[in-house]
Amino acid sequence: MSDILNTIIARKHDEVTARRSVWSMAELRARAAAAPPCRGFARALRQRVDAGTAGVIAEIKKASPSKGVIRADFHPDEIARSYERGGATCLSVLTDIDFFQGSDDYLKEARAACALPALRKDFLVDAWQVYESRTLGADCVLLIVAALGDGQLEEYAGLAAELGMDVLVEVHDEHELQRALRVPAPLLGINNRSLRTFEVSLDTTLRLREAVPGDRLLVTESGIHTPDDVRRMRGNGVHAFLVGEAFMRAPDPGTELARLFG
Ligand SMILES: O=P(O)(O)OC[C@@H](O)[C@@H](O)c1c[nH]c2ccccc12
Repeated sequence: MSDILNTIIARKHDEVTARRSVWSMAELRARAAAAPPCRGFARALRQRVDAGTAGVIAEIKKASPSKGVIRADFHPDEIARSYERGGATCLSVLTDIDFFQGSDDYLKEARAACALPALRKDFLVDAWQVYESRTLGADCVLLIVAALGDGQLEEYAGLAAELGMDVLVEVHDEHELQRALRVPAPLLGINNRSLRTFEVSLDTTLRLREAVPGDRLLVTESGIHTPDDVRRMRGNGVHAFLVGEAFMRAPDPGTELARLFG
């Protein structure tokens, strides 16, 4: 298999192996316990939804495998403050180095610059990374169903909960959705971008949403660019949005957020 997700996961295993040798599990646990308290990621989204407005998870992403460098002038702290001013509910910060030019420091800087809860956007393939995410201050971690077995999904979701974090469980198709629904977590993400072909279609969300139970908070991910996209998703019962590129290409990301969702 040669698609991008498999390439990333193979590389991620090597990265984690290297990182694990730096701290023992005991040290990592102690650092996780000493991290700043969680800010309530799912709670913030739920409040927006209950108030009748869209939740917006605003992404801080310098580059991606499909688009190359998206934002050259990249200052995570400034972007985070701009997002907060623009009305974001939460942040999503890419920490993957090799494929997204992200950094653990970007997550720390962005979160420290504002009061918003933050998602660590990375590829979790090892329980070690769940603890590590909390040491970085993450309030939520991403679980990509396509990258994980059922046992891993359950284990990482349980660990995240123990540490006080939420999980965003991400799916691309019907089969993954059925697997995701076995995880008792409130946040369900439907990614409109295939991690295998990079193709983006908002129809993915519209096709799968019927099968999402009413008690889940439905997050549409990727490919949202216009107020029309937002209206179309809202009209179909979508609760929240994960948006990166459209904001990252704008001179002031938060102003663009307010324009799309205002
Ligand atoms: O930049 P976009 O098209 O607005 O997409 C944001 C986000 O959905 C995308 O970055 C993403 C969704 N799931 C992921 C998993 C890994 C890396 C990146 C992603």
